[in-house]
Amino acid sequence: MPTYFTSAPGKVILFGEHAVVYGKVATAGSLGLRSNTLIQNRTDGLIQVNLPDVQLVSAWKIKDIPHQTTWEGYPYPPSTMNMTLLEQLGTFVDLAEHTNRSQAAIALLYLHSYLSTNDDVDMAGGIQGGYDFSVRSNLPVGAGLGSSASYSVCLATALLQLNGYLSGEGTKEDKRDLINQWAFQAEKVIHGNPSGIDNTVSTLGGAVMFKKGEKIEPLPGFQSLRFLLTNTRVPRETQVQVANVRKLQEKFPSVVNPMLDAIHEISVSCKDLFAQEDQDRSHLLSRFGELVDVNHGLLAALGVSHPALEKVREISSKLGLKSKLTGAGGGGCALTLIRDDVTPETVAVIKQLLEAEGFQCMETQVGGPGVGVLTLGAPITIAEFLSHDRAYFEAIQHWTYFS
Ligand SMILES: Nc1ncnc2c1ncn2[C@@H]1O[C@H](COP(=O)(O)OP(=O)(O)OP(=O)(O)O)[C@@H](O)[C@H]1O
Ligand SMILES: C[C@@](O)(CCO)CC(=O)[O-]
Ligand SMILES: [Mg+2]
Repeated sequence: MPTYFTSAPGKVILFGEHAVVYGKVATAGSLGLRSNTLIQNRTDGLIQVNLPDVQLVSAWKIKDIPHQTTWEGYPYPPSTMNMTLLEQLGTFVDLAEHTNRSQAAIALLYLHSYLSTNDDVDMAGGIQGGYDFSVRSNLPVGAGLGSSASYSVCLATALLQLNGYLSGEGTKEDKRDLINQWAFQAEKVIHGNPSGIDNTVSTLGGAVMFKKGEKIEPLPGFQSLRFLLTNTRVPRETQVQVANVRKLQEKFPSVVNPMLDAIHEISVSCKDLFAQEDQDRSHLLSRFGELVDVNHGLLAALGVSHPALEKVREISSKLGLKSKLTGAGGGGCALTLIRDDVTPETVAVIKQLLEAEGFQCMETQVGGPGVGVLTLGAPITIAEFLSHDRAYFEAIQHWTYFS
């Protein structure tokens, strides 16, 4: 019986978070930090789930799981969420509301209930199928680096692969579109009302300009930029931050809408900056830094900054560097632009100052590959899977990427 690994990156949003939910353009790239997944069939009718990053270890009997019985649109998901099924699954998993664990579990079961074909009923009326499902991530959970999207893309790919939806004749583009559409469903379970930028970047990899419902445009040049990512470790939920901005927008549309338009223009200006040929690189980086500053100011005015994020800005600006929050804000991560003229000594100093505040600094590559799948020759135990470190998955040569 086949055993599969799937792997998908986190993301960093350069410009345009929140505004992208309202149909504005945002720019983002994939991160070197990834989630890795194991999925393999069982024969005892159980889903054995192990998600150590959200402290969830559980086994569910497939025959007890609320199921989507009629759906004509295979292999694509329905355009609207099945709220009845979501409610039933919420009751079924019976974990406290709005915890990391319950959102991850419900997303898994929601996709399972549409995609799982390994649930044959045996002579005694029992279900023989089932599978092991385990995810291990190198991304901080709930910190603005797209941990939910990377989980969602891994989950969608794992279930699609196990159930044979990715092995047919279709093109790479068709397969990644299918993955992205199901990952978006999982993001909806976790976030409520996502724009789709996070799952799209995690599926495709690279660096892109994203606008809801429009063709994704690559953003050349972005890969040459260096960033320092700082996790303030202040917990927050994307769903809550997005809902808070919505409340403000509904209360003061004439104030908030021009701010969202201004954020849109920042992404457009970023694209224009990269499009200018023969321009001086130090000029490009200095203009880019100014856009970082303006975008953060607008996000702060939308109410999604946090004193810890302002501390990152204060420390970096003392050393002449520009920072902004990235992702949904309210805590989580900030990105700092490291211009080419910034010395290693300055980077060491800023890291030291940030870490002295209790923050975690990460230098990571941006713009790497999107989702990948690997078929293993023999089954492995969940414990074996979890014992592998990040370097193990990075060293594997035979991933099939969809980007
Ligand atoms: N490794 C993981 N294992 C299981 N569930 C995960 C994992 N990583 C993320 N999740 C799910 O995603 C949720 C966090 O999503 P959230 O969108 O709030 O943060 P984020 O994706 O890290 O930040 P942002 O959306 O701003 O980039 C968790 O509550 C959990 O349900
Ligand atoms: C805050 C937000 O714009 C980005 C979260 O990474 C939400 C979304 O686009 O779904
Ligand atoms: Mg998220």
